[in-house]
Amino acid sequence: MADVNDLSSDNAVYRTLLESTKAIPWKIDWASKRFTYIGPQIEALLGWQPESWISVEDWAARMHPDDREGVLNFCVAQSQAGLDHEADYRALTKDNGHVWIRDVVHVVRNAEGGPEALVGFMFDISERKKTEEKLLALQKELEALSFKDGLTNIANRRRFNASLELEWESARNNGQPLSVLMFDIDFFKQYNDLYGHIKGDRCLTDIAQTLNLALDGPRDLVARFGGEEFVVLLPQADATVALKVAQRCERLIKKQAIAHAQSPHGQRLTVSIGVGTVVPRSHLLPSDFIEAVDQQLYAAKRNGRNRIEVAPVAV
Ligand SMILES: Nc1nc2c(ncn2[C@@H]2O[C@H](COP(=O)(O)OP(=O)(O)OP(=O)(O)O)[C@@H](O)[C@H]2O)c(=O)[nH]1
Repeated sequence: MADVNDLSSDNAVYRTLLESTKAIPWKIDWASKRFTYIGPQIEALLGWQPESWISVEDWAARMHPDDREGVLNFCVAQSQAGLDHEADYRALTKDNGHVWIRDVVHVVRNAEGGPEALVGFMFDISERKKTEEKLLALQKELEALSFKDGLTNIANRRRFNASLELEWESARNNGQPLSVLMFDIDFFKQYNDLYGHIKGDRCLTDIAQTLNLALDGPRDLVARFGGEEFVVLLPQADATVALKVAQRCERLIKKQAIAHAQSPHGQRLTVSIGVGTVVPRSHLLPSDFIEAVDQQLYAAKRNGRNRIEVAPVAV
């Protein structure tokens, strides 16, 4: 049976071990900044022959320009401080591609404690990076989806609430007004009963798109508030602007002329609209303001539907 201590005197075994791993071993002399060794596996991974790795300049030159400065500064600083470290970067391949590498570096110190040599292993982490990138993209997609209404593709109520919070803050800091329009489709239960849910769904999508088209402010937002209710956020809009936008929305929906045989308003689909404008002060809560606009929407319903009701400006 082999004595493990034999290894200490067997350089050939060490070399075989080092050169049969997937990780690529290397060694750099600190004083001259030259490679004294690099595993032959480097050629299979990057295409550059082992003999072509002469100094740290070759290492830096074969690094993606976007990674170069940061990685170089970090590795030099860590090495000078005598600290083991690792760095991820894109190593350039001979055929103009790149491979993500994790370089794990050990600093060999001299008797005075300063760096004498650097030894390390380069690991190919391309697969891991690909998975990370996929996960990141997926996470972004999920984030976007969690703010979107699944049926109409416009913003959902969560997104509206988040935007309202931000715009409220901004309006309060700048002493500016902010307006909200709330929409509810009239007699939509009858619409569904008469034409079926699929047509009902299509109708909701059409109305969402029409409202979207009616907005022209860069920060204006239309969201589905729930069932057949929509809400429009108009940052920096005063009461005059808010009423104008509400009337434009109403006009565009009328122009769409969606048939609704049971509607008393010309047998066309109509909406009721509540409008509110606020100049936020410290004691006012966004939820109270939304409640006030909602009251106007109910007033529009009570007063016969197919109409706009406007709340007094809240301050
Ligand atoms: N097709 C479809 N219908 C929906 C959806 N969400 C809510 N509704 C319907 O919207 C209708 C709302 O009914 P009500 O709250 O009675 O309102 P309404 O019939 O419009 O009456 P008024 O608002 O008073 O004019 C219900 O029939 C719901 O089923 C949806 O995603 N798709």
